[in-house]
Amino acid sequence: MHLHETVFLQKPRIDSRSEDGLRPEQFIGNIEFEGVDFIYESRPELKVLDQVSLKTEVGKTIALVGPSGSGKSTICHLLLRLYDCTAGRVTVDGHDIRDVNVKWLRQQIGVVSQEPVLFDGSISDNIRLGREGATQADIEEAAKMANAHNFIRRFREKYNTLVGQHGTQMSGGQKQRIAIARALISNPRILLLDEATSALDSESEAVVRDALEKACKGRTTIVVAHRLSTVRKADVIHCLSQGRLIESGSHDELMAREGLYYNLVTNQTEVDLHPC
Ligand SMILES: Nc1ncnc2c1ncn2[C@@H]1O[C@H](COP(=O)(O)OP(=O)(O)OP(=O)(O)O)[C@@H](O)[C@H]1O
Repeated sequence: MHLHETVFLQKPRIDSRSEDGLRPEQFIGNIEFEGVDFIYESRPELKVLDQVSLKTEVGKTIALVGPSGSGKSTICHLLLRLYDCTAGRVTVDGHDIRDVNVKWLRQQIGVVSQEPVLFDGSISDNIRLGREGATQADIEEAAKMANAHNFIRRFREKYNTLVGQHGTQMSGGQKQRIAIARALISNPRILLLDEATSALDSESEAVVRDALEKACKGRTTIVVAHRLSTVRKADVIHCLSQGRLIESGSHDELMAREGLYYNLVTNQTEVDLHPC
């Protein structure tokens, strides 16, 4: 069988509105990738993930690092079930995610992306997007967790302040905190943080980082790290290169190994950042 046909057979359409599948009660948020391969249908010649195995559990933060194109975002896409893996399996609390209801799965995962998008509407509307039917009290609680309540309170219109294209201009740090509040309002068991590459001023960065550190408590967190200086605190750092997990460990362990991570940290410019 041609590779392309194999991919086609192994990638059923994922219907995000389907009512099928498990909705595990008392979900904890443990995650495991077991021998995961992934190939995009449009690029059958490229194995984007090659036998990736990793696991993590509630209360822990793992960081994914590696050169551009090494597969970090793809790992997150598979966990969100935007695509199904080509081989192996991804489980949450031991359940293959292909057996789990897709809508339910995505509700368990709070995503804070690199460049948060705020929609035209009020601050409340933007935070409420994270959970349909959230009350004003829920919104303020999420904003407090995200270190956003205090700056929102200082706006004349408070939570009714309009943001987005036609609203108040917000700083990068303020937008990020609104996005964090949006991710936290559903009290997700899993947090996916696609770390910002754009520089915030150091004061905003400290407030955002503090909000994220609070947000990670009691959840399973995966950070896609673009700035190596911020991954040191992760419980386990996974280093990827061309779709393969090359090494895993704490910052100190990986520095002592003097392998890929060490090279990325000590001399980023010498590492081929665009291998593909
Ligand atoms: N939709 C797609 N179709 C085909 N190939 C893709 C698609 N998305 C990503 N790729 C390829 O898959 C590989 C892994 O990409 P991925 O985005 O996971 O890497 P990454 O490590 O997150 O990179 P970066 O640090 O630049 O965000 C790259 O070679 C990329 O070109």
